Amino acid sequence: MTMNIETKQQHVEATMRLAPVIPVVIIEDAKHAVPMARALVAGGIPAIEVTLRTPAALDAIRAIAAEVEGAVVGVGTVLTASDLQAAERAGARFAVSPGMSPKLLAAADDSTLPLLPGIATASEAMALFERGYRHLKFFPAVPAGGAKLLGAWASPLPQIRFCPTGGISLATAKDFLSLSNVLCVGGSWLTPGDKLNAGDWAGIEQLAREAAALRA
Ligand SMILES: O=C(O)C(=O)C[C@H](O)[C@H](O)COP(=O)(O)O
Repeated sequence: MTMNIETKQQHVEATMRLAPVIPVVIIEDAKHAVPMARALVAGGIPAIEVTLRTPAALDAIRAIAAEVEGAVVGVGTVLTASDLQAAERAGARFAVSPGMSPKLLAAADDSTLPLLPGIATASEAMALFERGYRHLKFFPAVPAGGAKLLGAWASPLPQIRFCPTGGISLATAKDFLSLSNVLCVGGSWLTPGDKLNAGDWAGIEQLAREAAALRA
């Protein structure tokens, strides 16, 4: 069953509005997934992007989708049509890609999984706007031009809302969140590898709490 782009974009918008930050997670051990997601949800961060950068990622998505009440689990680092299909079968509720390609966009058209595609130029944003996308990831946010570049798009591209990701920290998130065309930011700082490996779920909950408080 397919779903039209407007409906899928509404889902993306709702997900982006759940909290000021979407944590970008690299998970090495699927056993960490459930306690990590519970800590994030307890700290006020429900939407979680599990990147397909490790073999454990799909098992992690399956576990969070099945066991963590209040979590909205998504898939990140989606590069191909088969990534999208595998993540949808695993129970992902949204998908994020670092960029866009014709094949991936065609697969997204055929999928019910809402896609938040990445862009780094106004031309890419316009190409996706033509296809009905109104919510985009700005990647890699800091190296590509940061809040200054994104702010410069607010006037000529007023219909588009962004989730900047890449190089953002707790300290710099506010520079982006204060822009009129930003709904949330993405970042890996909430789930550092040392805390995951140590099982420091209280520490992750604290990082989530600080991130959730960014929207005053
Ligand atoms: O996996 C993806 O789909 C990506 O596009 C890359 C991530 O968004 C960045 O790796 C964020 O990581 P930090 O810069 O450490 O916050």
